[in-house]
Amino acid sequence: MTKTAIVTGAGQGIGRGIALQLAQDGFNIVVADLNEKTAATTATEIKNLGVDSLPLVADVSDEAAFNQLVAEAHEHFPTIDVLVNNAGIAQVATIEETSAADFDKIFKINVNSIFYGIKAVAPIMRAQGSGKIINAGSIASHQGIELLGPYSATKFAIRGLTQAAAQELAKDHITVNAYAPGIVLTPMWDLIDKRMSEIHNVPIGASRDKFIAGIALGRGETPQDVAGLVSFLASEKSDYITGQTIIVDGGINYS
Ligand SMILES: NC(=O)C1=CN([C@@H]2O[C@H](COP(=O)(O)OP(=O)(O)OC[C@H]3O[C@@H](n4cnc5c(N)ncnc54)[C@H](O)[C@@H]3O)[C@@H](O)[C@H]2O)C=CC1
Ligand SMILES: CC(=O)C(C)=O
Repeated sequence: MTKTAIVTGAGQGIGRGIALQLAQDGFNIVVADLNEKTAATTATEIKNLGVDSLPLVADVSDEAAFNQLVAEAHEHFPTIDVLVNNAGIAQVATIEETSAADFDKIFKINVNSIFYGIKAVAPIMRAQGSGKIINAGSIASHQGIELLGPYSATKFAIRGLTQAAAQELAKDHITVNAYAPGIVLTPMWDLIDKRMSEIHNVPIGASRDKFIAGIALGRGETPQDVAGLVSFLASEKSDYITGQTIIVDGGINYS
């Protein structure tokens, strides 16, 4: 039977790259995003690869909306084999300049969504006897980054949630892991670069290029680079791996 993966934030960027890769791996894909248009476009691209795809509009920071997303996905497809909790946002500011409202907002989108997602799919995966939950970490799950303080805090939290969920769900044959990319050239990094350039008063592109200069492999990361790792984590080849937040960053030198 064809397996099904839900990928959140799959309308663009890393989520879209993961959705297309998992479709190539033979999964049916639920494309979840806030943006109806981009979700529909990704779903059409996936159908052209010969598997089924269901685009669903959902705000994953809302528990009821996440539950509804999973219920609709499970009505359409008989199993939910993989959940990729990919949707997230970045904010670029010093901690002192970040408002309490913005701090709450980034936690709701980046962390609460993963908590809701785990809770929504765990009973389904338990009843099936297996499942894989794969969360979006970051190099900022391992190293706090200047001007990305609240963002780094969310990504550390995701690492902790991933470890604890892996311990709790192992007996149900559900693995929980995370991918930790570096500098992925998506619309998110366009926003980070623009804000950092304004703060440091340097030309657009200069902040991004400074980060890329620290990458051993000598280039910025692509969504496909991330999708290769997620493809492995979604496959049986990773069955003995759980609780890990695996760095895929081209070899960034932090020193
Ligand atoms: N771009 C990068 O360098 C890195 C990104 N990441 C993480 O990877 C994930 C994806 O990042 P990118 O593709 O770069 O971001 P992006 O901003 O290019 O795309 C994010 C997608 O998520 C969707 N989204 C945002 N909030 C949502 C919500 N509340 N409900 C549903 N969908 C929502 C957006 O509509 C968009 O389609 C994020 O969790 C990010 O933190 C991690 C490390 C590096
Ligand atoms: C967006 C992000 O996670 C980084 C590290 O740039």
